[in-house]
Amino acid sequence: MPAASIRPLHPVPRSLSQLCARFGLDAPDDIDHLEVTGVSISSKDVDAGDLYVGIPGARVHGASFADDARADGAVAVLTDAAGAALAADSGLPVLVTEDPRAALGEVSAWIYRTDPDVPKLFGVTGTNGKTTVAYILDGLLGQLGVLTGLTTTVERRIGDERIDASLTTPEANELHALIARMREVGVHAASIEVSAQAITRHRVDGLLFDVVGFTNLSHDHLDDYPDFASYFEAKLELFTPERARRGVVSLDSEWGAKLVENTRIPVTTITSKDGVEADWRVIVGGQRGASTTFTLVAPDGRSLDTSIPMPGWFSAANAGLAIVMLVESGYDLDQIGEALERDGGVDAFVPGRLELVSGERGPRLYVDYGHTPDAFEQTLGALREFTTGRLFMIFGADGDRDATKRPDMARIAAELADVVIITDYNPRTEDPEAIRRVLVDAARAARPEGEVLEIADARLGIRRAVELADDGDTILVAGPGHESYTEVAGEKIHYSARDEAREALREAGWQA
Ligand SMILES: CC(=O)N[C@H]1[C@@H](OP(=O)(O)OP(=O)(O)OC[C@H]2O[C@@H](n3ccc(=O)[nH]c3=O)[C@H](O)[C@@H]2O)O[C@H](CO)[C@@H](O)[C@@H]1O[C@H](C)C(=O)N[C@@H](C)C(=O)N[C@H](CCC(=O)O)C(=O)O
Ligand SMILES: Nc1ncnc2c1ncn2[C@@H]1O[C@H](COP(=O)(O)OP(=O)(O)OP(=O)(O)O)[C@@H](O)[C@H]1O
Repeated sequence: MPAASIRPLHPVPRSLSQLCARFGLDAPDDIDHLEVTGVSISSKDVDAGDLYVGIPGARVHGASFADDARADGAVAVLTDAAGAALAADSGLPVLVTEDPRAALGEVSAWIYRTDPDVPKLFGVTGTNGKTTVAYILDGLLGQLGVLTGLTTTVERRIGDERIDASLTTPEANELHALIARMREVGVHAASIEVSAQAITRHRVDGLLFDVVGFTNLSHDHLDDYPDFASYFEAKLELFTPERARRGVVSLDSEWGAKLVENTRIPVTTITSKDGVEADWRVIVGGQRGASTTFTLVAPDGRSLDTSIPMPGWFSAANAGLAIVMLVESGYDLDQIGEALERDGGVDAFVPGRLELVSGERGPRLYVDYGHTPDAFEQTLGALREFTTGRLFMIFGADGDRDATKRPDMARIAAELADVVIITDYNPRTEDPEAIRRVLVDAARAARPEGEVLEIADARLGIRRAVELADDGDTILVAGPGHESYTEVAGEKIHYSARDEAREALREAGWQA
């Protein structure tokens, strides 16, 4: 079985009674001889020597797995009063705190000793572009000769060691373990994708970011937050002195300016939009199928001409943000410019983000992770720039996630693509047909004369688009990105849009 998380290989033990003293917890009897070397919150990820933290979840109380944790070598349980009752017969010493999730970050930082300032931490937040900016940061740091660590929706990576990600931002215990491992191998800088949920759910507690970056804010996650203002407040929390030293804020969405007004840390601003005032400016140049050129202009007038191997104005905006984050952390702009010139531009590959899977001949086919109205609008706009023929869009909507964005996603697809193919995509526990109904109705209402096809099976949807498309046409498969599974009726089924697309192109006699 693949490892569930990356941990330090040589943790230095901490005394359990010192932990109690440090965090003001009542120490149970007979714990003086006990030492902890790690932290887990899942019965599926316990290592010998762990402090098992029993968290009350939406479905189950983690403390109800204290027996399993003990069997796997946990030395004690930290939980709340309800959890203490559940763990009472486990035979493990039980430490009680009011809110174990809120304590997890600081406790993990202490156990894994992640308080020293190594590696340098870069945090990226925003509705769209977090993963991309994190990969660009990682790529740029590599170009500067820095050993890096990376955690995104796609993967956790330290040098050659990698595991697939499940959550966008790991739970705090996992994140601190990852950073401790980074320190062991000499990682100098880590790029961390930070979701709003992660900030709200204490997953980045116990960390002090050197620089945090904000991409944009648009409609998403309104199943988790009552309104836009609270979604914004969650992101704003990352831009406080307790969590970050300084920030770089993109003013490309109106929420950037609000963030600048409300933050309590020093920030610098950047924009790629005409008519917006900012400290740094990205001037987007040529947008081609596989790359975008741009000029980054610094507040002191210096400038840097380079390119990013991804299409879309927003790829240039994302690259500009990443470069300024590096400058804010102390890297020299001229040194970055020299590395970019030497390498012919930014050297970064972002899996499943406008990833071109087609070859020289035939329609261009991109697989993307976009699943918000704004991402649809930006990606379709970007692809239109160089599409001489028709633009095809294949998409569905996530089940068990913000349903209020679905009509807007479908409307934008219908307005901006020539042919829309609506398929199933990750229905999870929802009825896939009901999701499709909303999308099809909204797409047809937006463009009654438009070509809107409903093909439940995404594999067939992709094949239909490839059959219909020709040289000069562009096909966008939006949603699945890098993912290798889809979830139907709560069950994970293997599905890779990238593999399907390549196969469909080959079957049609095109290159892939
Ligand atoms: C809403 C939310 O964030 N839920 C998270 C929460 O789940 P939960 O409260 O339902 O937990 P639970 O299943 O009741 O379990 C409670 C405790 O028992 C433990 N447990 C549970 C079962 C078991 O067999 N053994 C066991 O030990 C669990 O590890 C947990 O500690 O704690 C779980 C354990 O870490 C997370 O996996 C889960 O994320 C779910 C999967 C999720 O979908 N989260 C989404 C909303 C999310 O966080 N997304 C963001 C951003 C997305 C983006 O990029 O746009 C992200 O950062 O991923
Ligand atoms: N700066 C941007 N502005 C608007 N849309 C963008 C931007 N950058 C990327 N996108 C679009 O959003 C999609 C998702 O990009 P990415 O995965 O980098 O974002 P994310 O914030 O990590 O998303 P998620 O939170 O869902 O993981 C891209 O594939 C692209 O369609």
